[in-house]
Amino acid sequence: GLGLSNKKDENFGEWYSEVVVSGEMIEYYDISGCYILRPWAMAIWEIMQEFFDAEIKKMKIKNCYFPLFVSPGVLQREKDHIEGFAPEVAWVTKSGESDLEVPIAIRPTSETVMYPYFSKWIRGHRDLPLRLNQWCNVVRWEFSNPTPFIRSREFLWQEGHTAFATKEEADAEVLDILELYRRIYEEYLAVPVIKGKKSELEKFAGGFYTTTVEAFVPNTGRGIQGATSHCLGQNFAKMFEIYFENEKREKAMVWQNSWAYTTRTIGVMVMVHGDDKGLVLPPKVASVQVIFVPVPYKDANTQGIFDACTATVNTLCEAGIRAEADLRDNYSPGWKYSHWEMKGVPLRIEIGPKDLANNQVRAVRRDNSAKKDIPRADLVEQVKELLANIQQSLFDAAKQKRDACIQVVKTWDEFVEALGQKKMVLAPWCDEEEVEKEVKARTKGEMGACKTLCSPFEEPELPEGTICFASGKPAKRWSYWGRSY
Ligand SMILES: O=C1CCCN[C@@H]1CCCn1cnc2ccccc2c1=O
Repeated sequence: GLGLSNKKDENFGEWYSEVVVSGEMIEYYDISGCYILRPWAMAIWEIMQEFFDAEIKKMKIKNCYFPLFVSPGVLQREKDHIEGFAPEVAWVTKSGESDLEVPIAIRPTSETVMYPYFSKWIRGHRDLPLRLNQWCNVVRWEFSNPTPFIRSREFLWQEGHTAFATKEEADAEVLDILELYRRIYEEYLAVPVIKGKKSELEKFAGGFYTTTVEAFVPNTGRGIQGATSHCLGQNFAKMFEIYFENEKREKAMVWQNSWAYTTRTIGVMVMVHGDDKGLVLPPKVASVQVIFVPVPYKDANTQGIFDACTATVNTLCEAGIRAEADLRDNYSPGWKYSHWEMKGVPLRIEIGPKDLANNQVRAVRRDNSAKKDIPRADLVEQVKELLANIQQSLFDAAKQKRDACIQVVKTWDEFVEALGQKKMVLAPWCDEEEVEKEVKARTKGEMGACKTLCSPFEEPELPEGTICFASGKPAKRWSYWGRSY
């Protein structure tokens, strides 16, 4: 097919919608906010899932599956935290022609589904820690502009729900999981993230505190919450009466966490790495890491070229590299080059008559188009090295670009100027919610309001006497601010 008709740096929104479709990740669906995840996207989800699932199993966390449907009584049990979310809850009201006696909610998240059973299953301290996870879909009937992967009415996620006897155990797990989320982004998707804590205003209202990995999209100058790991404190234990008899034989409430990452991760990766030729997939999450394209020439030994492609693909596959050959005879090599570039395959290998004669192949990187002739004898090692190099350079380039979008400010004027330049702003803050609300109100503009993204765990020195950029009061901590998704 033809190339993209939108350029990333000219109209980003249209570019994004086009590239996820042309790259065969997404097919639009006839219900707004719902998207078809095609195999090219599903394979990325599965690679991340394989990593994360293995890691949580090492932590003795067990997978389970709770029903999709939530009875209204249970959902309302948690009125304070869902009051803000209520409009997003989708309800089943009929079956066939007849109305249901009582409407049933579709899970937007599973706290209220699971915790009545946590209460039933947890009796004594020997029942703790209880650590469950489920891989499932959730539905949130959002109305703001739907975007493939980034904001959809149904999405895939994992949700972890754990209960401990002590706060210390819960605090530790929150950070263990957050580190896994950082690894998903930085080691698999090659996307740099900032670990931090959400403000009281931005945290999960039903919880105690929220930690997050924040990503950033330079093209739009918007931050995006990459994944969250909440400590729920004893809030839900109180609400759902989840008690246990501790070692002093006292009745105590459990300490709980909940944590999730979603298919939004794929959208962030596309936004960060994609270019005007299409998707750019980091090798670690590419279902096809190397695509072989035969370049037959007139009467030159076409069969020999095809056989060489097949043989080298097998050699690479045996070495654990995800390689395929595109031997279709109804497409030209040139068509195949742009097709696989559109799909973001990290490495293309061409074999033409000359390559065949010299017992070599020509490798072409997707990230920087660099070409390299490789003797077939060294293929496995050189391809492994190339893929590792592509992975690292994608991360390095994204980090450099993200760091260039961070502006440290001390005053309101500097803050507003940096926002106008689509930056993510690091500013000293008095940590007062009223001030945070005021900044939101004062920055409401066509680009959308600016909010706190997180207070970074790694923060610069805050010299004595530093004042808050917005209120002039004594600053208590640094915080990242920005427009966000
Ligand atoms: O993030 C997580 C991690 C996984 C488990 N759930 C927590 C918190 C979810 C917060 N939330 C988010 N949207 C909602 C939408 C409708 C009803 C309830 C909710 C809701 O509770």
